[in-house]
Amino acid sequence: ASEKDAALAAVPSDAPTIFDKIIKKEIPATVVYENDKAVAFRDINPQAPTHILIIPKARDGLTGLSKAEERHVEILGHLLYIANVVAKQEGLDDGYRIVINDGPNGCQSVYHLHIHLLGGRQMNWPPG
Ligand SMILES: CCNS(=O)(=O)OC[C@H]1O[C@@H](n2cnc3c(N)ncnc32)[C@H](O)[C@@H]1O
Repeated sequence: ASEKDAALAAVPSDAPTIFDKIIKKEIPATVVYENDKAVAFRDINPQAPTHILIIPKARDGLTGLSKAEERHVEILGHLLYIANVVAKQEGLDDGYRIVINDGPNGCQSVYHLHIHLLGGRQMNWPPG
């Protein structure tokens, strides 16, 4: 099934996700950046030559952007800054796309907030 099918089948929940296993290094991932608060790794199903996910290590209720509360302001800003750092690290000098998918209409399939960094090709607009 396509990732979109997985997304439409996904039920928003607070259950652990596969990203917890990546954070705990229980399953392999190609990590391109990591610090005490965040980790960035290559998407398993890349939609562009560069497709990286930036996620918080501590989920703290942040299953998706729609669940953000005041206490999340700092980590949200930090993740966005890391996306900029990783984009430079990846040499995306001609630009890139930042995406956060939230909930069923946003095709979210993993309920652990994550920022998509897509680059290396001309992106289109409007997004689908
Ligand atoms: C439809 C978008 N749905 S999403 O916006 O929720 O994005 C989830 C992303 O996680 C990626 N993904 C799922 N499992 C792994 C994994 N084990 N390692 C790396 N990336 C993964 C999917 O390819 C997908 O792009």
